[in-house]
Amino acid sequence: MEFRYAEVIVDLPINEVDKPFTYLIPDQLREEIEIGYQVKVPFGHRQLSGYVIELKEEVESDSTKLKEIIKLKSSLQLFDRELLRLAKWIADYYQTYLITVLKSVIPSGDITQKTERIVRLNYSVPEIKQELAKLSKRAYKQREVLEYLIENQDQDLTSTALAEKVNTTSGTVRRLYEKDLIRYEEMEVRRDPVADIDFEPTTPFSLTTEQQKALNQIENLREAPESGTLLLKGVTGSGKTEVYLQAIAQVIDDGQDAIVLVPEISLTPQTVKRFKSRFGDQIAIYHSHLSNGERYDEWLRMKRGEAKVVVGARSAIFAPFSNLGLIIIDEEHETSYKQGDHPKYQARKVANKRAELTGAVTVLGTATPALESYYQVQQGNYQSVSLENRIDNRPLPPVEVIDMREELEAGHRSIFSRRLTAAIEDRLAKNEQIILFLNRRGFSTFVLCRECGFVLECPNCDVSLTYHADKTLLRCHYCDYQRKVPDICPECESRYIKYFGAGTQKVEQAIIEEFPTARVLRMDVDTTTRKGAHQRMLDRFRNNEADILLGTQMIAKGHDFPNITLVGVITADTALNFPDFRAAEHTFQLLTQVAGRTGRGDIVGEVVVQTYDPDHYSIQLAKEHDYETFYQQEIEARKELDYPPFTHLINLIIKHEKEVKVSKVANQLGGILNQQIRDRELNVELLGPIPAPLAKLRGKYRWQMILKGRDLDMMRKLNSYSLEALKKTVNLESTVISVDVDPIKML
Ligand SMILES: Nc1ncnc2c1ncn2[C@@H]1O[C@H](COP(=O)(O)OP(=O)(O)OP(=O)(O)O)[C@@H](O)[C@H]1O
Ligand SMILES: [Zn+2]
Ligand SMILES: [Zn+2]
Repeated sequence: MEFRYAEVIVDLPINEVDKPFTYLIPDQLREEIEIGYQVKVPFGHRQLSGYVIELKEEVESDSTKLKEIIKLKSSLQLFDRELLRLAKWIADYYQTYLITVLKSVIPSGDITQKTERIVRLNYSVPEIKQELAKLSKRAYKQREVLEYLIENQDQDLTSTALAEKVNTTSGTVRRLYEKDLIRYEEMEVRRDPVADIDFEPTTPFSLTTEQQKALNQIENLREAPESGTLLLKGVTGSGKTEVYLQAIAQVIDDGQDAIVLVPEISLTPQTVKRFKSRFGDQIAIYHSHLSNGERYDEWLRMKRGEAKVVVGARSAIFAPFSNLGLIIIDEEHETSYKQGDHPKYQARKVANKRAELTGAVTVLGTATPALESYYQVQQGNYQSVSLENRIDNRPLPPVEVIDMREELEAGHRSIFSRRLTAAIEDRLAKNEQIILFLNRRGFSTFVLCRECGFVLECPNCDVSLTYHADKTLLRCHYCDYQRKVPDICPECESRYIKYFGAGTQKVEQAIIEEFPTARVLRMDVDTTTRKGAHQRMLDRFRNNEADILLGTQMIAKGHDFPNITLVGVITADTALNFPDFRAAEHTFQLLTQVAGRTGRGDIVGEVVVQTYDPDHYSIQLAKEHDYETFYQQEIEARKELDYPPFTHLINLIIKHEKEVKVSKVANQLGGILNQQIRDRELNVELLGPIPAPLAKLRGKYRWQMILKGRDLDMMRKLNSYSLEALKKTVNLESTVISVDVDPIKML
């Protein structure tokens, strides 16, 4: 059997080329070429890079017109048939280009292996020893180098490294080369993302009854012939990670591979350590903060079967394993599992699909299941198991809710309520640690004129600029536009222009003023942009170099500090005021996660939540640690309003520099969709078109519309059909229409 033709997806994400093109395989490549190889092909007048997705013996069309593949860009299979099937499913489900998906599946950046020149002895040891005797007395450094090489033949050293070992220069090594006593050898080197961390091997804990039950259930699912999903619902600190570790051990024993997804911000050295300490080099690490080289080398270790388990962020779901047994998604409720850029896939959903294709088992771990996931349990589609108790039966911390309106009424204007102030002072006196949590980075720090109400906004985006006290600058968090804080109001020239709201910097300032002895660490995007800064801060806090850790989302999860006995939530409301039907769910999850940071040591912890909306059920039920009731209330509300999980949404965003163009295209598309829905009596609702809540972003105006319905398949067809029809009625020019299936953010 000989394959003479290859179907290639070219690297050009536009509608017209979103299908495979057939090319002739030149004779000299026929032996080698496979699915998943990257090739260079002629395309019109250009040459493009592309990926082989099928090989054929024959073609139906006139093969004399076909062009030849120019060359292979890599002699390496970047994806196999199974990953290709998964990629096709994603392109289909999320209505995006296959090429865009494939580029997420394969390692990004250059596919180059790093090599180094290693020094080797050029003759056998006895021969070298004879040569040693002939060396002049003055060449004692050369002698030392040779002796070192004889003793340490198992070390792979570059000439610089070797010279360092015997305290000489590489000139000495070069002279040995000139004398033909050594030679150089090119050797692959591995760029190890965690080379600088020491791992003490750990042994498995003997499991608690609850943990054992969870592990057994994973095993039962693995033994079943079909793939399946288990929701592992465990309160914070209940030992979920230990269950993952022991399940993985069994997977490795069975000669299979495992994928562990954790939210990007939980990918700290502590997390990595827990896995590496148990399984050593069998663990690969994979996330976007690695260098291209590190990522590629880790990918290669998986591909070659040297690593059996990957611990990584969202994109690790595409790990190039060929014998997948288990997928674990920790903190499965985290919204960061949904990718913000195209392809806008939800890793949880992709995991289920990949498990289905391979027969693997998916474990979703969390203290606060995503409503969608718990709904699947209720529907009987997922199994579930609970860890109700913390390890050593440590109690969950009591949560006190403070009504900030009462504070104001009592004439108390500090950021910290009287209750929280007293609690902070108490911990400082006892030398115990405190976490203060703020909902969103600088979310409400904007500059407002008290005279005329003018708010300084970004000229490119429809958002207010954020104040950064340490730089006296105002910045846009979307496009990074910057300007100085004005002295007078640009609108009415009043001098009463001031910044408002409580960003992390302002809270830090207040801490310094009200608790002058406290040592504070402020952790937000501004203080952690430099590589490793995030980790250094956590280390300092762990080493008791600070009393208070102040921060945003990034301190909410995954950190295990035994000495924290107080968690203060400065304002719980910011998430509730967000225009999103998941606002209550996110608030509940966030409060539960933050509360889970305390009381993990021997001392009981306490949580103080400040809010202007104390009776809200998400706050009240988080206080009671009552997920079940929260779920019941929230699912009722979703049902009432016909929101997911009862329906699917497709969010369509139309973007262009000119506002008239955007509104015109949006209204046209809306018209076509409505016409279709009416004519074909489709059971789907169209919301909009309207200007998006974020009406301008990076210089582009934005309109949006949302399709809402139960039958996603029908909705996708309706959408594709309407987009095609739109192109026939109006010249889109450079209008961008972005499709988001099952959206998380709807701004
Ligand atoms: N069976 C066990 N016996 C003793 N200690 C255990 C056991 N299982 C876990 N631990 C320890 O208990 C602590 C909490 O466990 P772990 O971090 O796994 O909980 P978790 O549920 O993953 O927590 P979270 O989701 O809040 O981060 C850890 O320090 C862990 O080493
Ligand atoms: Zn901007
Ligand atoms: Zn003004």
